[in-house]
Amino acid sequence: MVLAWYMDDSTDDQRLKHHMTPPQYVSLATLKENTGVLYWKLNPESYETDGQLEKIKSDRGYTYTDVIQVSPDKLPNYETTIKRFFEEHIHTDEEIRFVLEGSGYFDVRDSHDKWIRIAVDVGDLLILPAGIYHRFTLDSKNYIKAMRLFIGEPVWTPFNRPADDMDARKQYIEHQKSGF
Ligand SMILES: CSCCC(=O)/C(O)=C/O
Ligand SMILES: [Fe+2]
Repeated sequence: MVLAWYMDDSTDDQRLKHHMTPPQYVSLATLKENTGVLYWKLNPESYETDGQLEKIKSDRGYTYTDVIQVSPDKLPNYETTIKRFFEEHIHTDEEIRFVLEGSGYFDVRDSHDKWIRIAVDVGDLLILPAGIYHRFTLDSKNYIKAMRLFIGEPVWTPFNRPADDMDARKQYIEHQKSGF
């Protein structure tokens, strides 16, 4: 099962766990209620044929898929790109990632602007809502392969914080206030 927890304030290596002392875990239900993040666990052996991924795609209108590999030797412009992933940003659309191999951390801001770290592993499908402040880092294993999904032609543009005046951010805050 995916694990999520509040992060400490340490500036140590971003690939470390950064637990609070003692650790303060966040349940999937709280994650959804507080941030709107959605999560599914799919079977990595059978997702191509068991219909689970197809159902999520058709329910949510995802028409585009591709695969990204993030590691020092697989990703072009690795140093620049990994730095960009870890800058706090929003997108104007959902960020949908299904982990095929490896692992990593998605960090999202909660309603009090605190970082929650979400540890993703093989079979995890995560949806970050449009307008949520977030960032991504590899963990100490330094490798992830993930499917990216999108409705229509993909737009990956990150808008770094501050992006509070953007419609996507304002709409996200409205959803958070009225309840996800
Ligand atoms: C595991 S996919 C790499 C991270 C990414 O695509 C992204 O947009 C982070 O915000
Ligand atoms: Fe992103």
